[in-house]
Amino acid sequence: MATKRKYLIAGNWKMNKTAPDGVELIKGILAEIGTQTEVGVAICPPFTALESAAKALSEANNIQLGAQNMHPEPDGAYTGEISASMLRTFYVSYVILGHSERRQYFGETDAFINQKVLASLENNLKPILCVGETIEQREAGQTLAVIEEQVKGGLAGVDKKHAESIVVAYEPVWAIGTGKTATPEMAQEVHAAIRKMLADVLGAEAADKIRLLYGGSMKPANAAELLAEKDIDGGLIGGAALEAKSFAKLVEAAAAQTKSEG
Ligand SMILES: O=C(CO)COP(=O)(O)O
Repeated sequence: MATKRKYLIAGNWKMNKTAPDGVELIKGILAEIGTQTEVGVAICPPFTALESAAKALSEANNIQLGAQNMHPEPDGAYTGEISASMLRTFYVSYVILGHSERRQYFGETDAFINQKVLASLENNLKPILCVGETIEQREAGQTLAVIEEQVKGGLAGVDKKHAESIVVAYEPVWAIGTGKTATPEMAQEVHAAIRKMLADVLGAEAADKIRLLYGGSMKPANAAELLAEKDIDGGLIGGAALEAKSFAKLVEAAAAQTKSEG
């Protein structure tokens, strides 16, 4: 029988929000979502806002904290970098790895991202591994080949016992911050293919437990139809996560979908 996967709505704040602005946003989100726990919710502020975010969330048990990156080594001479154990001291649960902006602007490779994924799991952090094709790759018919390389490269050497801690986010590069969203059918097609790739590497049972998020201009107006797709288990949200009301509406959409699935 297929596993019931809990929806996850994760906000990637990117390079936005100072620490005090982040606290304001968290207060707003908490006021909007109340005590709901049927949907998993995570926010990923910049490193500089993690400590104050952790404090602002200390009384709330329904929003988890995520980071946007980390270095695979435990410590050492890596100027400007942050390790998994440093994140753990701020009660961080998730870490976004291999975001397309890091691949594109900071030259991150699948091999380097793979080291981070392995280090995150060793340190009890849940990796949100991001994959996705550019518009040129899509138009050249390379979408699934590109994603297969990213998924299999990113997860090389990962033990299937970690399945429940692993999240994969499909973020078509052409849909990020552009207002262009993949249609639900396009997204589902890729998500189903990712699930199959995961089954190849980790086995069907593990693949069934892994949450697959869609990211790329997800907003209240298009969330319900995306979340209704069988293999879309939540969203990784950029722009719409920077405002409490719109982020809370995405959580509501996931809650409504959970209810409709009984
Ligand atoms: O990159 C994203 C989340 O990681 C998506 O960003 P937008 O929601 O702003 O398109």
